[in-house]
Amino acid sequence: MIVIGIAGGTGSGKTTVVRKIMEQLPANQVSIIPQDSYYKRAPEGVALSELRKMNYDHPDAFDWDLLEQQIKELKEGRAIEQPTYSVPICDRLPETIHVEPTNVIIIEGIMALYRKEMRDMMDLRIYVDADSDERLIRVIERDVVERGRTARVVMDRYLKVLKPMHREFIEPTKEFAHLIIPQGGENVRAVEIMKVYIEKILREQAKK
Ligand SMILES: Nc1ncnc2c1ncn2[C@@H]1O[C@H](COP(=O)(O)OP(=O)(O)O)[C@@H](O)[C@H]1O
Ligand SMILES: O=c1ccn([C@@H]2O[C@H](COP(=O)(O)O)[C@@H](O)[C@H]2O)c(=O)[nH]1
Repeated sequence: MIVIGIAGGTGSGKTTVVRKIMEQLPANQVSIIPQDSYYKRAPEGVALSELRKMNYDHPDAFDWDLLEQQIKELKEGRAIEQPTYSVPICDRLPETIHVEPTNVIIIEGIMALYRKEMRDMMDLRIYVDADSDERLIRVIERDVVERGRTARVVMDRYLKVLKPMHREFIEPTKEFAHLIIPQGGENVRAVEIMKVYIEKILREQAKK
């Protein structure tokens, strides 16, 4: 089994890279751990308007214990019940997703490379890079279309929260990456190289 971590700023193209890798490998060999699913539950009794103002780009926003525990479970060959999270309601949902251990586990999220405990569990660490102005444009498009926010709200949030948090907690994790992928989802050669690397490890493991 190999564990791959894919980090990078919001809108950098992480999800797209993961999707393209998935398309190249047999579905039953790869499981995905989206870090977004491990946001903490919303505190009880707080109105949605207040929840929306909270900082989701700080390490404290994540349930690291659950995330690390579930990665360990998969590594040890046990299935997990992965939590699900809804951005529109800023809270965890009651449903879980049953995830079986597979040969390849991909952990994808803005802070996938933030904690040493997680980095130590990874065989390959990747940072998806993109210019911050391009990321901002993509986040505006996504949040307006998919998350019902106004462009003004997205821009204010970007300047006040996302940008400083990115500088403090996300960008510095680039140094822990074995590979930095520029032009995220459109970088066909990077995805091809990853596919070849993953297949090589899977072949080696199959021989053991
Ligand atoms: N290299 C790229 N050029 C143009 N658009 C891209 C590129 N990579 C990703 N996108 C687009 O940007 C948006 C955000 O990408 P996504 O993969 O969801 O980013 P992340 O998971 O890092 O937030 C998506 O609409 C995606 O299609
Ligand atoms: O309730 C929430 C939880 C998260 N966010 C934002 O999502 C991005 C991280 O997701 P990507 O898929 O990497 O873009 C992060 O910047 C959070 O601010 C949110 O808006 N609301």
